[in-house]
Amino acid sequence: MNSLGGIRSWPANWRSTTALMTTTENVRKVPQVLTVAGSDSGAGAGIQADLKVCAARGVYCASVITAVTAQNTRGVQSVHLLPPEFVSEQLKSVLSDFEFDVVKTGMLPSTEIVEVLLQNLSDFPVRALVVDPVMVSTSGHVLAGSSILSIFRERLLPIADIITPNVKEASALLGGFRIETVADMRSAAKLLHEMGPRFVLVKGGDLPDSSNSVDVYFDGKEFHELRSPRVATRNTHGTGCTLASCIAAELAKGSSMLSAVKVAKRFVDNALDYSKDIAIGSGMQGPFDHFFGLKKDPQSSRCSIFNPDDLFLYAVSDSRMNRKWNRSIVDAVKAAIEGGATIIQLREKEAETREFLEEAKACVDICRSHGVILLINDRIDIALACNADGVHVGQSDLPVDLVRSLLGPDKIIGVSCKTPEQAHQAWKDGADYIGSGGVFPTNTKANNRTIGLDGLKEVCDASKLPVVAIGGIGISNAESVMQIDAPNLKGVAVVSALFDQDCVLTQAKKLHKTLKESKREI
Ligand SMILES: Cc1ncc(COP(=O)(O)OP(=O)(O)O)c(N)n1
Ligand SMILES: Cc1nc(C(=O)O)sc1CCOP(=O)(O)O
Ligand SMILES: [Mg+2]
Repeated sequence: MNSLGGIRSWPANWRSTTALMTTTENVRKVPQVLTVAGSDSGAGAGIQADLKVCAARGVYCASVITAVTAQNTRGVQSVHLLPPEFVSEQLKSVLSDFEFDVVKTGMLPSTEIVEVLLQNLSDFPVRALVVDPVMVSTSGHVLAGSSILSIFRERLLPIADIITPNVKEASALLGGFRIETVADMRSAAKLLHEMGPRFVLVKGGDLPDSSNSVDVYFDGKEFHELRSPRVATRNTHGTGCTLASCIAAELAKGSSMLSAVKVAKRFVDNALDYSKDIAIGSGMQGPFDHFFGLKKDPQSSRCSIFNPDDLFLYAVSDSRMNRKWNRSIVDAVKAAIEGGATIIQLREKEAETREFLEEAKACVDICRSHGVILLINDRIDIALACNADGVHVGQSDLPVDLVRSLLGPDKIIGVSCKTPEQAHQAWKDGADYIGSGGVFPTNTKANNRTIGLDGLKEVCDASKLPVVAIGGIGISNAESVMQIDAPNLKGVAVVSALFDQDCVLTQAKKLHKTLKESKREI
């Protein structure tokens, strides 16, 4: 395992298929996942969801079917198990031919089917195993009875790289352990980890928290609580399969485990949000659209992939400060992310272009491996050259509509606004978010007009876009900013509070804690 929780190294008998690498014969290899799961005739979950997720994430997915369900948006009408021998035939067929990076399991409905899976995984080792211990459908139908629990506990979980139970499944695996709070989820994750998987993700979507869905991730040492706002929709059929398959797809592309989990969670949130109003089928649990990334947002003719919650702790790097404290941009960015920064902007006003490009490329790699967005300040050329996630521009930089046409629909664009009129224009021009300030006086940006908390509130009220506050913000005043009454104010952007400091990591952790506490109080 690498220090970022990377997936395990290749076994000696593994024929390496490095993702997207070109071999000596000039053949392009693509990352490959094998899903071993049940078919859902309604195509919202199971094998069909797994295939769609992998396609949406640019990963090839083969499928071994364990059972065929007659299922629609109203529920599961009937289940037909495939004979274990035939499941084994399918496994042998694909495992002996393809070079899978990751195997993901879903519905494993009988002990005999788990047995043949284990035998085939021992005959054909793969790099990583993602186990979604599917037991009950969203509609309440039992898909794998309690008879499979002991083989799961004793033989499948110990070889899994990650398991992704929901609270009911975690409870069943732990013999009826009560899970009613996030603290219980942590205890469950720890107990499940003791059964052998290298990582555990307990999904809390079923817990009765009104505004957030919280998943608990445990790597054997540290817990991470991954929160996202609940999406009000009935189109939730297949979320579990989608999350686990997306983790598998990201691992196949080379991500670390935590990064794969974060990307997968964001993918599910975005898919749910994009599909909240679609109507497919007449039942209570509709499917959602895995290909939202291909669809255009009619407002701005671009893809809706930006998650405004990423603005929570926005770290803006500064070359002068890094030089003063004798640290590289790369080290500064690493420390900020480790301390909890949720988005990074490289603001390098003096760097030489070539040098800046090299540093930006290194930062893109770091941010990608942690599932954190990286934007470039002002420099569209650098953003394009290093394939950053987007840019931040001000009122005297290139206009947003031109930046959009240069960067295309998928990149994130932030724009600085001090007035309601600028905020309105930013929305019309296709920006994703607004940076508004200076909320307080700052020494970081010369001749910057201070708009105060009142000015910030005016911009927020006028803005249809999410807003991040900037200017003179630090641990001592972040709470006062977050407490202005503006639901679209998503976080604070800071420069000196993180980077003009002896220890970026410590300051980032402190500021993150302050922001979390102030959010709880709202
Ligand atoms: C998040 C965020 N908000 C505002 C700014 C300021 O951008 P701009 O007005 O273009 O000023 P410079 O940063 O280029 O000096 C920002 N960078 N980030
Ligand atoms: C880069 C920038 N833009 C601002 C704006 O008002 O748009 S204020 C600012 C500097 C923010 O630095 P610090 O966190 O050190 O005060
Ligand atoms: Mg600028």
